[in-house]
Amino acid sequence: MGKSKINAAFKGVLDKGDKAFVPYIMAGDGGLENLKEQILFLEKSGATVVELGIPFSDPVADGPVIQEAGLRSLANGTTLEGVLESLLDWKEERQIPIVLMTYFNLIFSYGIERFAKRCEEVGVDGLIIPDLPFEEDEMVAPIFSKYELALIHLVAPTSPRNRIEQIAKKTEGFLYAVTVKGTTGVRNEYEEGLASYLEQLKEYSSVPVLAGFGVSSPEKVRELGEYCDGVIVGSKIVELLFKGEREEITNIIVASKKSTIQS
Ligand SMILES: O=P(O)(O)OC[C@@H](O)[C@@H](O)c1c[nH]c2ccccc12
Repeated sequence: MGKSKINAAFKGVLDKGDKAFVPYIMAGDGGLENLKEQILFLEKSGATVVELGIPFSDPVADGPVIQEAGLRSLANGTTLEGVLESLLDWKEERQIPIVLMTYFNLIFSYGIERFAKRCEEVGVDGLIIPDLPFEEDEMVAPIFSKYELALIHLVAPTSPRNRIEQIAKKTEGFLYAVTVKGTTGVRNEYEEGLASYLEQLKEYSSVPVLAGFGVSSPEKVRELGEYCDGVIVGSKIVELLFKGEREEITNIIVASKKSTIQS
């Protein structure tokens, strides 16, 4: 359970020569009663870990598609406790590890220790807290560690090198490598810089390095997978799930598998 469940899931995929695939979804978008079916669909389609967003009124780090999904979810009445309860209800029916993506405020008002304990109980395996500064991580790290929860950190290409190195050494479960969306005209240069950035991260990190932000097609999934251990796809998955375009979701996930790369 927890950290070791995440590590085992990545090992299983990477040992086969496949790349990891982590879809992000917003809990309660489409109604909390459908969360189980949505996650089991992703598990069946070949996702390695699910990153589950908790809707929040002030989502500073979310892009527009995810913000809208958050608003829909809040309008459906989704609460943190409601999501945790749902996860507990069908805990035995899933194999796939769950990483919650939530803002620190929610954890703080829940009570850090009470939250960590509840996460372990309902079968949450790790956490991403985008607004928790790396320097403050000692506030939660020892408590999360007590409950076997992985604390996953993010790095950006703009972070100073020594900071990148520190974060890469400390992250658990995986390292979330934020890539920047390529802009027209500078695509070549951007790709070159990105490759060496990701390869550098692989040297620092003892856990898998996954690239996220702006990945939305099977082609991009394959391309990025060449430089790291897999990808995280958020906005595109949220959009396709909302529209009911399940087949396209499967196509994106399948692109992370070795058999589809060879052709
Ligand atoms: O949506 P994208 O471009 O595919 O990127 C994933 C990202 O949205 C997801 O991981 C995420 C949702 N909210 C966040 C807040 C901070 C960092 C990352 C996230």
